[in-house]
Order: sequence, then structure tokens, then C-alpha cells
Amino acid sequence: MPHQKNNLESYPPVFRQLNDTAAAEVKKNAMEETVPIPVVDLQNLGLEKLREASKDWGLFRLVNHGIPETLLSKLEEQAKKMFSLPFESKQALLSSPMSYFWGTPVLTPTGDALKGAALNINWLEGVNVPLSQLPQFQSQDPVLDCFRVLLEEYGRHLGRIATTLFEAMVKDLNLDPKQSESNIDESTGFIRVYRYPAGVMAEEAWGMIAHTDSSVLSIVNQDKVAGLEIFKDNKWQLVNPVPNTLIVHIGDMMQAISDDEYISVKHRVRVNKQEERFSICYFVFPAEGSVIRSSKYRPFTYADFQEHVQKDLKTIGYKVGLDRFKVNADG
Ligand SMILES: O=C(O)CCC(=O)C(=O)O
Ligand SMILES: [Fe+2]
Repeated sequence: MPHQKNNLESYPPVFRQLNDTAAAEVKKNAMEETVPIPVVDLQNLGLEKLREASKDWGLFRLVNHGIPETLLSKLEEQAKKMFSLPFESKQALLSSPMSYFWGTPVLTPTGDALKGAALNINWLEGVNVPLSQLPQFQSQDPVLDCFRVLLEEYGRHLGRIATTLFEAMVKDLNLDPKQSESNIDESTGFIRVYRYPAGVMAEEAWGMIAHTDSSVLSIVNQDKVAGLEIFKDNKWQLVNPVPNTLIVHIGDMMQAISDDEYISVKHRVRVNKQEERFSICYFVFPAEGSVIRSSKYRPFTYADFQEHVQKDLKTIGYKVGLDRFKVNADG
């Protein structure tokens, strides 16, 4: 039985219809191949393994990341509590600098859901958390206050992990460490906490539609409910959840920084028919104004990139991404 059965008022009204369908039709997700993705050990960071994973896969499973298990489990528990608050309370309480959104993962720079005629619904709710502003978030609500404290601690770990990985990648790519410094900036880091509802029956409905991440690196912490899929070897394959491991994605910025040596992997999220799914994702970007130079792309900043992404999503309904900046391409 889907978990949200008892807690319909926590869902955006458009999602509430799901419940009956799910109860009526106990239909399982089709069996899918799970893919044995490469494993990288943060305490024993071999460049060869890191390179192979970043080149051939654009993602890897990170073990020995140094985040205490208790922090991970508390954060998950608190995220679940937070999402089970009534929809209206989430809208009211999750205020600046955090923001609550649903139906799309694409936000404007101020944290509002991007609106555009061409956009399809994504079956998710999310909370956006810009880490550098998090200390300004004040809440009388004990669930949210506890959530903020855990996110601060989690954010510090993720900053450390992302920087460590980035520095190893700079070494692997033989880039100048000094010049590369501004290509990652922990103060740009943000966290997205998602809940994907159960019971979406349509075969072509997605928790999150296929995309590449615009970040330098993205680090996904998924709960035990599967859903994340990557496009590899010409097919979609499921990334199995493994407790206490993280999934690291190479983002578009890292692909450009690496001169296309590494790939920004295409991925999407399938909604689970029976169980809702939670994930906590971290994204980090270049410092403001930092110019990305490579032989494959015109020099650009992340702000230039983001402007094109938002414009494309609004007008044509999908992200063109790096192709907009390819040397000799229009745009
Ligand atoms: O929820 C997930 O597992 C992945 C989310 C994702 O791909 C994103 O936020 O860009
Ligand atoms: Fe993503």
C-alpha cells in the first residue's frame, strides 16, 4: 500500500488523485536491469579508477566518504517528516532562503519553479537549500529547525567530498591547480531534497525527465527505493540503491573543464509504482565570474550557461546545454 495513503494532505493537490489508482491497481514496476557502476573509495582515491569512471560512465558510487551513518539516517528521517507536513504548511514554512517546489526541478535563480508552456510535469516535490545562506533560515517549527541543523552538517561534508574529488580530477587531467581553483566554489553549493510520489501509473510519467546536470559535480544520496536510471550503452539502466554509499555525477561544467575527457551522464528518475522515494542531492558550481576555457567550447561562465538553459527550457522545452557553446556551433 502506498505510504501516502494516510497522508494525502501532504501532497500538492494535483498529486492527490494518485492514491486511488495506486490502491486499485497493484501493479509493480517492470523488472529492470541494474547496472554495476564503478566504485570509487574516497579514502583510497586511485586516479586510474576515478578516470575510468569519469570517462566511460560519467558517474560512480562513492564509498568510505566519511559521513557518519547516524547523520545520514537522521537526515533521511527528518526529510521524511518534513515532506509529510501538510502541503500548505510546506508552502508557508519553507521560506527564504529555502524554497518548496513541485512539478518541476527547474528553478529560477531566486528559487521559484520555472514556468513555461513547453514544460512537462515531473512527479516530484522538492526543497531547495542554498547552503551558504542556510544559517539565515529561522524557523519556530521544530521539524524544520532540526532539519536545518542536519543540513548544515551534511553540507559541510559534501563540500569537503566535492573538493577532494575535484582536486583529484584536476590532477588526473593535468590541469593547472591554481587556475582550476575557481572552477569549483563550495559557497555555490546547494542541496535539493526530493520526494517522488508512488502510484503514478502512466508508463511515460517521470519523477524527473532525462537530463544532464549543469553542475561541476552532483552527489546523490538515494534512499532504499530504486528509481535513478542512467543512459549507458544505448539503454536505460537502473542505479541500484546501496545503503551508506553516494552516487557522484560528472556535471556539464566538469565535462567542459575536462575538455570532454569526462562525460556528463544523461539520467532520469523513474517513479516507483508502490513506494514513494526520497533523495538528497548536492550540486556545486564554479565561482561567480569564473571563465571555463577549453579547446572544445567558447569561453563561458556558469551564468552564461544557466541563462541559455533557462531560455531554452522556456522556449523549446528542453535543455540544449553544452552544445550551445561548442566551437563553431551557432548560438
Ligand atoms: O533524485 C535523484 O536520484 C536524482 C535527482 C537528479 O537527477 C537531479 O536533481 O538533477
Ligand atoms: Fe540530475
